[in-house]
Parts: sequence; structure tokens; C-alpha cells
Amino acid sequence: MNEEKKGWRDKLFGGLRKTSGKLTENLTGLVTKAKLDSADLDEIEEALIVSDLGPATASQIREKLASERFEKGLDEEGVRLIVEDEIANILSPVAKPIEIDAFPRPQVILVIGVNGSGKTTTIAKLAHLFLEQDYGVMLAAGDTFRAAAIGQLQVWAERLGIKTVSGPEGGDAAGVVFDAVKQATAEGIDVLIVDTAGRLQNKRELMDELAKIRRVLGRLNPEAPHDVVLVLDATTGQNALSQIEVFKEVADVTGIVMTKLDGSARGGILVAAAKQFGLPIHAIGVGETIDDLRPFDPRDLARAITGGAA
Ligand SMILES: Nc1nc2c(ncn2[C@@H]2O[C@H](COP(=O)(O)OP(=O)(O)OP(=O)(O)O)[C@@H](O)[C@H]2O)c(=O)[nH]1
Repeated sequence: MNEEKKGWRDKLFGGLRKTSGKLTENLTGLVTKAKLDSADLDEIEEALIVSDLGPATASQIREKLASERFEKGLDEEGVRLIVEDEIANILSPVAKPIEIDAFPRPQVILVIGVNGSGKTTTIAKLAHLFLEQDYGVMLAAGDTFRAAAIGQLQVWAERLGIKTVSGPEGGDAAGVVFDAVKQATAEGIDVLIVDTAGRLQNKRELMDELAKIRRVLGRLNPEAPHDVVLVLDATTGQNALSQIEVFKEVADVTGIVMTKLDGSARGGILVAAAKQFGLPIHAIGVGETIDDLRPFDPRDLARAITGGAA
């Protein structure tokens, strides 16, 4: 394995140690018994719920363990592997990188999420990923609500050597997006990534603003936005699920990026989100630098959550 890959795997597995620690603590001891009885299964199910995987996943895994326990004498690693497999099975269908296939160009990717979720950083990381694939990338500072947000996006763009289209603080976000699409089209840009305000506390305003951006985009290209990516902070645990619900109401979310899986992460929440909403998971964030966004690998995450070796 190359050094780079090893580095981010360490971050992911390190970050999820908190989730997996709790889980393995609960699994160990139980599974040293020759057979799992129903009280053991209850405990495992509880451990999975406490680790944020959600009741539906927990009961699915419990059933799987119950059906396999008589067939094989399960040791600790055997149980862990069954849990890992079940989690990977839930995550695999939703693992889906953003594909750049819009015609005509540019592909417009609207990025939404509450302030602090890692939206701006994720935009920069996504831009970096696309640049690595030789696509022309431009950013649009559609979060006109805060000057700091515009500035932060510009700093990232400068580092990446790409352009940002922005307007004045408090200006019209849809206007910025309109200008950005026109400029991106004129310059033959492949991907336009649009930052948006994360004012979840005022749902009506946010909904109106996103609707206006959509209308304006639609005038230039009926297919746009091609992607509406919701950025979620893994450390918020259950709150991430309610954010999905609310943002699905205000915008037609097409996929998710989960950030901060390196921190005191609650990785189980990604599994709960996959099970409950079935939205594509495009990528995960495992740090604050530009290289810390990775395409989502279900098997890796399942191993990390269950405390498997990195
Ligand atoms: N550890 C870690 N930190 C991250 C990750 N992604 C973003 N951050 C940090 O989280 C903080 C918030 O990130 P931003 O990208 O500024 O978040 P935002 O959603 O744009 O927030 P506002 O700028 O407040 O709108 C910053 O300190 C980032 O460095 C990640 O994957 N892991």
C-alpha cells in the first residue's frame, strides 16, 4: 500500500476507534462463549444502536447473527466479520462517486449543508479531486450571507489555481450563480461547484433562495444543477439524520459527503443514513487538508467501524 493511502486509512481507522471501541468492548466477552444466546444478541443489538447504526440495521445484524450462530461456532473475529459484512452490504449500493458526464458543460454541483459542517473545505477537496482528473473547475461563492465564507472560498481557489465567481456580501446568490455559469460556459469549464448559505434556522428563506438558484440555473441549462450534494458532519451523530430530513425538504438532495470521520467520529451514523435514506454517498472527509477527501469505500468503513485491522 502506498504511503498516501496508508495515511488516510490511519486517519479513518483512528477516528472511528471511538465507535469501534465501544462496539468491540461489547462484542468481546460475549462471543468468547461457545454459543450466543438471546440475551447476548440483545446486548449486541444494543451496542450497535448505541454506536449510532440505527435500530433497523441493528435488528438486521442481530437476525443475521442469530441465523448463523448454530451453523458455525463463532469466535470473536467470526462475529466481527458477520457484522462487517452486513454493514458493507448496506453501504455498497450507495457508494457512488460524482461522475462528470454533463453535456453541455459545465456540470453544476450545488453544495448545501449547515455552517460548520465542512462545506467550504469539501468544495475545495472536491475541486482538487476533479483537477487531478484533468477537469477544468470553477467555484461560485453562492453563500453571500457571510463575507468570511466568500473569502474562505477564494483562499482555497487561489491555492488550487482556479477561479471563483463571487458577488458582494449580502448580494443576490442566484445572481452570482448566473454569472458563474455564464463565465464557466464561456471558458469551457467542466465542473462548476457552487457554495450556498447554510441557514437551516430559517427554512423558508433557505428554501426560497435555493429555489431561486434553481430557477436561474434552469434558464441557462434545464439539466442544472446536475448534483445537489449535502455535506454532513459525522461528529454530530443523530443530528446528521435530522439534517438529511430537513435538507431533503428544502432541496432535491442527490448525494451526501460525510466529513470529519477522522475526529471523534460517530461512523455508525453513515450506516444509519444509508439504511434510512438510501442516498448516494459520494465521498468521506478524514481531515482538514486538501487530500483528505476520499471516494467512499464501504468495506473500509465497515472494517473501521467494527474495529477490524486497518
Ligand atoms: N477533522 C476534520 N475537520 C474538517 C473536515 N472537513 C472540514 N473540517 C474542518 O471543519 C471546520 C469547518 O469547515 P468549513 O469548511 O469552514 O465548514 P463550512 O460548512 O463551510 O462552515 P462555514 O464556513 O462556517 O459556513 C474547519 O475548521 C475545517 O478545517 C474533516 O473531514 N475532518
